[in-house]
Amino acid sequence: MGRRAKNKQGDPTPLKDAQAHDSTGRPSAKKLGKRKAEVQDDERETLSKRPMKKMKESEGKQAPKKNQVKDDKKRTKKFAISSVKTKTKEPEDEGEAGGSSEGWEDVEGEDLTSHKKSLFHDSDEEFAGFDGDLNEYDIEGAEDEDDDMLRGPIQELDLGSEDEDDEEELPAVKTKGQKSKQHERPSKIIPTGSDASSDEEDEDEEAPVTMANMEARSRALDAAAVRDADLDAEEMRQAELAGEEEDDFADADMDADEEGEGDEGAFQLPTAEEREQEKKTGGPQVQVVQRRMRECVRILNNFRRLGAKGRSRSEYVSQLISDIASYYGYNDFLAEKLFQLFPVSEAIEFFEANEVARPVTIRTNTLRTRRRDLAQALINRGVNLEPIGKWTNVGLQVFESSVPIGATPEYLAGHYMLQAASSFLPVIALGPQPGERVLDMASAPGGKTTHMAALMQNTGMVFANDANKARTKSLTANVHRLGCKNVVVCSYDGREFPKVMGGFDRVLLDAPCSGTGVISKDASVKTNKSDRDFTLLSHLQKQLILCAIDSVQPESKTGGYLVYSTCSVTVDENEAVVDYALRKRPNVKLVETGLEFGVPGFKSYRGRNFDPRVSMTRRFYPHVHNMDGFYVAKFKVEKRAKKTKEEGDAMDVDAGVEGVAGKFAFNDDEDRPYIEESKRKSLKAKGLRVPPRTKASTTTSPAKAPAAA
Ligand SMILES: C[S@@+](CC[C@H](N)C(=O)[O-])C[C@H]1O[C@@H](n2cnc3c(N)ncnc32)[C@H](O)[C@@H]1O
Repeated sequence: MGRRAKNKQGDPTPLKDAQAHDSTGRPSAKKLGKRKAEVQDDERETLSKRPMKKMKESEGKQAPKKNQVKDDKKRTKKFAISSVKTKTKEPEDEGEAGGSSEGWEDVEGEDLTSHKKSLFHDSDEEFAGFDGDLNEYDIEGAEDEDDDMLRGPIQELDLGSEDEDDEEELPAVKTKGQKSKQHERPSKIIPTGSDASSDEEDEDEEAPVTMANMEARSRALDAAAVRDADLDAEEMRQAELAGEEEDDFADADMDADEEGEGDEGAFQLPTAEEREQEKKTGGPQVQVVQRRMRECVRILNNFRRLGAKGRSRSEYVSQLISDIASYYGYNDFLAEKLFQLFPVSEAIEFFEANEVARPVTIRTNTLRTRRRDLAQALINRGVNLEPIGKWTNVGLQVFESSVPIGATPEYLAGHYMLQAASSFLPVIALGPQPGERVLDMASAPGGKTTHMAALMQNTGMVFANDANKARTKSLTANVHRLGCKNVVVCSYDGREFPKVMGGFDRVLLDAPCSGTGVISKDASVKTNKSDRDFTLLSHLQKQLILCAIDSVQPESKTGGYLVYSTCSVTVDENEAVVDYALRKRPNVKLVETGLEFGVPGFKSYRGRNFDPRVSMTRRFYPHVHNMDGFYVAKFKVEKRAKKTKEEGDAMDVDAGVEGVAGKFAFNDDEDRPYIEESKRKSLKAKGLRVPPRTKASTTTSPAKAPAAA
């Protein structure tokens, strides 16, 4: 049985598009105004065609789910809304957690092995023993408590069972299936080539991708992406000229259209009593919910004009959130939390995007092969793939495969890692250099560790830490499979750094998080997250980020950077954590991530104002970038100013840090004899001639040298 990717990743929004967002990080009203009608069309089309997603439990029916890939390329690029595909899980993203098969559909309909587990269960479970009365929204109060927590002992963590972990990290093993069909390839993802619209280009698109034509097609797609961008800019300009008035007329037209629709009659928002009654009877038919969502979106987009007399905006919002929760299967709390991140229409796009699997992507392991050689080898095996886009020179998107992509000889030989495109981003932002000492503070199963090892060309040292010992097994396995020789695996609570070891040139903190960016991979997030989870997660993230900052060597000649990332879209886990770090550590500043796309972080959110530099951080969304929801912030750590004794003492307790980095910092001279001795041992073990000891190694033999960290 063959497997075919269900969708293609859309072009990442270039920064200039992202800047169409206003100062709060939201898309500007103008842009949305333009998009609104399209989105509503899409919504209307989707919602009306869409089979039931969530049936009333009381009826016990199974909703039929069908993938609708839209042909309209323009629309696909601009947040196509398609309905759910029945999901069969298997590992997909080793970078995050072993992954799932949700980028795939069965070509011949054979059932597949499922490996279903939340990427973040381990990190979520760990909070079971974590008690406190924190109120994230009372930031000042929370801060004090954060400090208390930082002074406290390292918490005992329950990070999940080994069995579960093993299952999670297993590469996908599939049954063999039908040959890949180039012409069945779904529409394009990141700019690589085939969005061109001329007949000639369309014809070319039909042709199989070969090594010979890959580059040419890639160029053609880049050109098409530029054309699309121009088109978008022109559309936006036109929209601006047309202004709000036109929108109002469009809405009025739609009103007329819709009010004439069928025999349903004019829409009336249920009263509080009617909603109560509905709840008692198990909720309305899915068609009723669909229509109500459509109507609420339409009215909220032009409330002044369309809102019913005597009914408030918040009544419509409350009805819409409740319907979103029931329609997409979220708990009310999370539906509201996610809804609040976006303007109304965009929120629907976000929820829709969470119903569609993200593209399947792999990262070439440049320690073992080159991307073109890997592509050729996989093409020869019947894998249909293309480079992801020009922002990465190691990524490939797999559209279709007649072989299990997690069990090819190339996979087993470590030529690639199954890894979500979003997972490349923090490593690109961190930019580890050959010869550096790098800490990956929460690293299992090692997608980012192995990426860093490759960028460092197997030189220097990557300390790959993860608090969950069971997860370090898969980390170690990946490190070996990919031939990373500069990686040391360890298992500490990240909050023990830099006591364990400090003085790193660069640190990556890919923090444990709620996983609200990867709901399409792990639908359990929809129902298993509560307010308390977010409070506790945010708290842990704040503790970890301070320890990560303090583990960086500010005087590093080549680095001195920290990247903080999560695969979550909530503000509590992202901007709030970064803002906290900026306030607690005056010696750090935010710097540009260097990523070409992504939406700026929120400078303010629901009455909370963050450091304005937080807009230098980047958000990535499934409905905008066709990637997992992700967040990346990059800091430069500078030397701390001299402190008074009291300040110094406070800092020492704060994170158990000050002075520790210096005390345990690396010292090249000190390390040299150890390195030489280890090289001698390795040569001896291989039966090769061992060179005589140098002066440096004899004068300070490892046995005599003071222990480094
Ligand atoms: C998002 S995942 C990391 C994914 C990894 N960076 C990769 O690319 O493969 C978060 C990890 O944090 C680990 N973790 C949770 N709490 C931790 C803590 N206090 N210290 C260190 N690691 C922790 C979890 O076990 C989990 O493996």
